[in-house]
Amino acid sequence: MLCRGTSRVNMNALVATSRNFKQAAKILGLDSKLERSLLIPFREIKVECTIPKDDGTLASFVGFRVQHDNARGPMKGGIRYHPEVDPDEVNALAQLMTWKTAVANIPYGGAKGGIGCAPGELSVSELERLTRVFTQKIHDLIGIHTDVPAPDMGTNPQTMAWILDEYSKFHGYSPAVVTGKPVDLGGSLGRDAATGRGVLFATEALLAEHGKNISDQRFVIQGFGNVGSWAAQLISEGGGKVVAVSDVSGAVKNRSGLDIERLVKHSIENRGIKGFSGGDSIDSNSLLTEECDVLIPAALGGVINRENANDIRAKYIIEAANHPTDPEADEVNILSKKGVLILPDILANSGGVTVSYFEWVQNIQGFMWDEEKVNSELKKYMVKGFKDVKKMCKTHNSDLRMGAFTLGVNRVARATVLRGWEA
Ligand SMILES: NC(=O)C1=CN([C@@H]2O[C@H](COP(=O)(O)OP(=O)(O)OC[C@H]3O[C@@H](n4cnc5c(N)ncnc54)[C@H](OP(=O)(O)O)[C@@H]3O)[C@@H](O)[C@H]2O)C=CC1
Ligand SMILES: O=C(O)CCC(=O)C(=O)O
Repeated sequence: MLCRGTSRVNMNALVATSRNFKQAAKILGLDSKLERSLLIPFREIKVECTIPKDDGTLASFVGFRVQHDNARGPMKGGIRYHPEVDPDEVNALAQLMTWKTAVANIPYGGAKGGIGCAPGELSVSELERLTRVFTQKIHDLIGIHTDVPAPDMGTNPQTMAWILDEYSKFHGYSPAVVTGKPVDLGGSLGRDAATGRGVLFATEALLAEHGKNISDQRFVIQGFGNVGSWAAQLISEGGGKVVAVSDVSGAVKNRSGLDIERLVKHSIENRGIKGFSGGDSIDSNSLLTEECDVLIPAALGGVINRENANDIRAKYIIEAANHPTDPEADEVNILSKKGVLILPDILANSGGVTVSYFEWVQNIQGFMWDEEKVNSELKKYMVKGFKDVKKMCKTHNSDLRMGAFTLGVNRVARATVLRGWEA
């Protein structure tokens, strides 16, 4: 059950996610048949993707798409390219998408995909061939009203453009089949920053409850990709002090606050934050236990676990990544005893899929919103999601994670029963 990475000791992602679901089902008093039907995925797809490498040799990769639930609408979720992609993890991430879209109250179910590969070690043309082969294998199973992919770790708008183009060869031009596309192909203004912006709005809502503001807090952020770098930029623009950041290349710290604009520029030019002169280089493994007010994990799952939970010095953890906190860190009360408040992933990072929904709506309407509308609608959804979760916490006397899980699971359970699928 335990996975050991370089510095991780954490539970299998599927066991961890299902455990949170089962706790929510118990609180809600769901009957066992309904509970079982909500837990088992609708469909699990595993495909082999063989491509010619640039040097003419063949390379094979395994790709997955798990379609978890469609009671509330088409299944929705990103596609991850990462060496650690495995079926249980994709399954867990798909399940999280089902609860997340329900917490956000957008008309979707949940799905997730992934290919076990190291995108940084493939050329752009190899990545394009891999994406096109993967799309050829799954094109019959995705679609505007069935399953709509989007970017996740290791993928980006260009990946979505290749999927859109390959899918369109089989089904005709269909921009709404993926979201997170380049704006030139019908992508939404504001989608690129949306997950980070949603993290900002959710953090503001939590801090406001405690009489605090972004501008009086010190932040530590793990991961400086799409989500982490946008969260850092927006927090910094809002007057917050980002005191430490990491990515795969290394970690950097400056107690007076990092110059995030310069760090973004450095990271683009140098393909990572390593070597940034505006702070001191620190050990990446110690980043999560740096002293700060708000810790934002924005990279991999399971990074806060029973080994390091005791050493966490933040007051708030905002889960920008999916399942960054292992249940053993959370449940054995290591963090709650220390008074650390955790804003769970299915609420904190729901800004990305919310703007994906706006993108899908714009594509279907054939009408483009301006960025101000996208951002103000996103704020409404994030604030409403936070209020709805708090209401569930009050009803069931639970923490924020169970507030979010009971909210999401209850909405999906209601849709399932209304459709007569519970038997
Ligand atoms: N993109 C989205 O819209 C959404 C993403 N998420 C979640 O947010 C997280 C980040 O996704 P996203 O930003 O899109 O992914 P990206 O691929 O854009 O960025 C991932 C970042 O994490 C870094 N990273 C990877 N491993 C480690 C590690 N061991 N220690 C420190 N940093 C590490 C990467 O470093 P490097 O670049 O050096 O490899 C990179 O900076 C994921 O958990 C994802 O599921 C959730 C909701 C929506
Ligand atoms: O934008 C989307 O559809 C999905 C984003 C995603 O994969 C996630 O929220 O984890």
